[in-house]
Amino acid sequence: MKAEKKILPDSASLITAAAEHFVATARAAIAKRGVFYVALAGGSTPKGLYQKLATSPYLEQIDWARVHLFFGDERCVAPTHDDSNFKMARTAMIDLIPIPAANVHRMPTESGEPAEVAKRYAETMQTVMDGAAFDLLLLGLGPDGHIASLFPETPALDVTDSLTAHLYVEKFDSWRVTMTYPVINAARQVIVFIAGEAKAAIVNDITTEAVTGLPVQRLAPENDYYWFMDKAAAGQ
Ligand SMILES: O=C1O[C@H](COP(=O)(O)O)[C@@H](O)[C@H](O)[C@H]1O
Repeated sequence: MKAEKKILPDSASLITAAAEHFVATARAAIAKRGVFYVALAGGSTPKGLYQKLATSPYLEQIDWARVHLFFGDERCVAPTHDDSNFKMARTAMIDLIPIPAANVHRMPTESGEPAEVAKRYAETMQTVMDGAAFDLLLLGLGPDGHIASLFPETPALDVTDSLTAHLYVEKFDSWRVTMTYPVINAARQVIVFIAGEAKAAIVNDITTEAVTGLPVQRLAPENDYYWFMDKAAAGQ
């Protein structure tokens, strides 16, 4: 399925559009099913969106007690480490919104080896969601075409029998845990959130198909699929 592209003039309007979209998606899910399951992206790009969601008028429009926050991927560091995706989201948003602590499901990176972290997180997803699909799964896009921590030429790309996978990323000399394609593709809505000039080259390579087979190109969402971009990332 091809993504519907939403291209906003600049970073501020991208963040506003994405925040409005997030709120509308959360409200619709809660109205229909009484709960909003969302998986957050890490890295630096979504930070402005998370900060926005923690402010008026977005903050008050969501019944946060009915929201369950998960993470699409995590770096295998302590939750207080500057590289932690959880720490980024916590400082930008989680500490500032009235969400019950029990509804914040971070990857338990302190609980052991990466394989154990991945296994435990899959168990948490199963226990909390009981097979339901994510209402919204947010992804970033790396300059090498990775999404979540599905990096090019890693075995995690081929994992289809588990909700999560662990992998070693050579270029960062670090271990990661990631949700797998079956989870991502089954989400009711997938958004790839892309901002800034630094992403223009990879976006161009993907849209012109100058390269093929990158992790982002292997996505096959079964439901709604959007790319939210600013003009700088879109190369306009
Ligand atoms: O390593 C990661 O990279 C991607 C993209 O990050 P960005 O800083 O370029 O926005 C991110 O989506 C992922 O969660 C993160 O762990």
